[in-house]
Amino acid sequence: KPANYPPGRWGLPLVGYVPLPGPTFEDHLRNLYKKHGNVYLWRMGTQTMVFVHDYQLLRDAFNRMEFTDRPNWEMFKFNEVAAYGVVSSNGALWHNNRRFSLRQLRDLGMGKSRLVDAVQRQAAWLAGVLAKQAGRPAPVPHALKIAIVNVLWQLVGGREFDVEDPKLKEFEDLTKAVLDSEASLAIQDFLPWLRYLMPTFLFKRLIKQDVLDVTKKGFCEFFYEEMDEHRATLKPGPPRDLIDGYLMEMDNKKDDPDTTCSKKDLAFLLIDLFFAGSETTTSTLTWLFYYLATHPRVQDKLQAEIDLVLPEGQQATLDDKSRLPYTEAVIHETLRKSALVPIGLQHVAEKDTTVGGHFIPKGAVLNGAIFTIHHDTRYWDNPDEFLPERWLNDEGKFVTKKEGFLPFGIGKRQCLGESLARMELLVFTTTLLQRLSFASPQGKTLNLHHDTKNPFVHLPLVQDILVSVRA
Ligand code: HEM
Repeated sequence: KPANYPPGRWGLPLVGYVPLPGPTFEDHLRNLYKKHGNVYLWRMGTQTMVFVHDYQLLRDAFNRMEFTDRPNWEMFKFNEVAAYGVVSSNGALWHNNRRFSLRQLRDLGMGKSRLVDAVQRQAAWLAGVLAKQAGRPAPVPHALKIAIVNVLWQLVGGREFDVEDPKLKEFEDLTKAVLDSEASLAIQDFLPWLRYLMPTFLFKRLIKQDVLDVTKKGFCEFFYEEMDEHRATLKPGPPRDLIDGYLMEMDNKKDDPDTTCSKKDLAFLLIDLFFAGSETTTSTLTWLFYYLATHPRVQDKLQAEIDLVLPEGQQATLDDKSRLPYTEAVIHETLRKSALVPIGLQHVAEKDTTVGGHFIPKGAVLNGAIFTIHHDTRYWDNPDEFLPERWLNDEGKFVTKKEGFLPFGIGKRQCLGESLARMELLVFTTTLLQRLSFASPQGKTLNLHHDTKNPFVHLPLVQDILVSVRA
């Protein structure tokens, strides 16, 4: 390891440091922090991964232009020459798409909008589905994912699918196939030399290139069809949804030589919004159900507040937030404890620079140790406990605690769907808890460990939960 690099694990050439099986990924990060402090390095394959384990240092770094780009990884580019869309793109394309998406989310989600209506409608529908499984231990139904996907469909395409619609099934199959093959692309990014050791056809099979090419094409065609339908019914005036907005922007800029708009870019932007916005919100809600099921007193208190503020089945809007401090506390505590995206998304150092006095070489990949920060006694008392009260002051008012809390990341690439996610969490939590309660099946305790198969997203384990309809 070059002497001026941050301390940490360098390991062997080409393969980097391969940990022994046993400790979880987070245990490794905690041990590295204990040994080396706030900034440490872990070489994975050929990638120099640097972890920042301090809230202030991370905020300062991720607010700097030199850490704004994503790494030039195939996994992020979907094997394109350069990434489209917003999650993985860089430069002007990223900047334009981020600004555009934030504006659309603001305009389409403001006040009593179609988007808020859709969230309320989907939450009410889900409550009905859950009520049907009352009294019978069963996993959280797939309907939760459908409800969240439908909210995104309302945002981007101004429509929601019926649960039986074959198009929904086609869409879900494509999503799953892209996710599966995308993970295999990581092999190229971390062990790129493998391609020189094996015949090309074998390497392509290893990285599932053919599967990715087919599903990518399928996905783009699915969205091209949607774009054509929008184009055929596009009218002047305010856009109906995000696709309309993009098509209008494309028309406005058609003579601009610097335009970054294209149909292909819009297709990838849509893929990004569905990927970034569905599993995250679905899993956060699942964690919330699990925490409530294991903390009945918290659930009682939450329901008492909801009943008082939203009587007779009235559904919440963002305007009710200030009158629901305990609900806010439960949602924040769920986001803190679950730390769903435990090391966030990766940022690359555009040039040689420093973080917290440590030299960071150009090309190093910076990660925020979100999970470990969320469970660090420097920021939280009894961090492993689920304690919504930590978010309330002596008068029972909700207090936003910023230091040590970053479930949506931080800085220039902070989650752009945060406002939508927060609105969904509020409306789904209140609508469901108004009607239903969650509990562990009799004689069982829910397992609150995450599924360790995926170290990059802390998915809750699939297990039975008991739903009951409130009297
Ligand atoms: C509870 C739900 C959610 C969580 C915990 C979450 C978390 C995150 C995190 C940690 C990042 C990485 C930030 C970084 O690069 O440093 C991110 C990025 C992103 N999220 Fe979310 N997210 C959630 C919901 C959503 C929703 C609903 C949408 C879409 C409507 C969305 C769209 C995005 C996009 C597009 C990015 C990339 C931003 C960029 O690269 O500029 N997220 N999110």
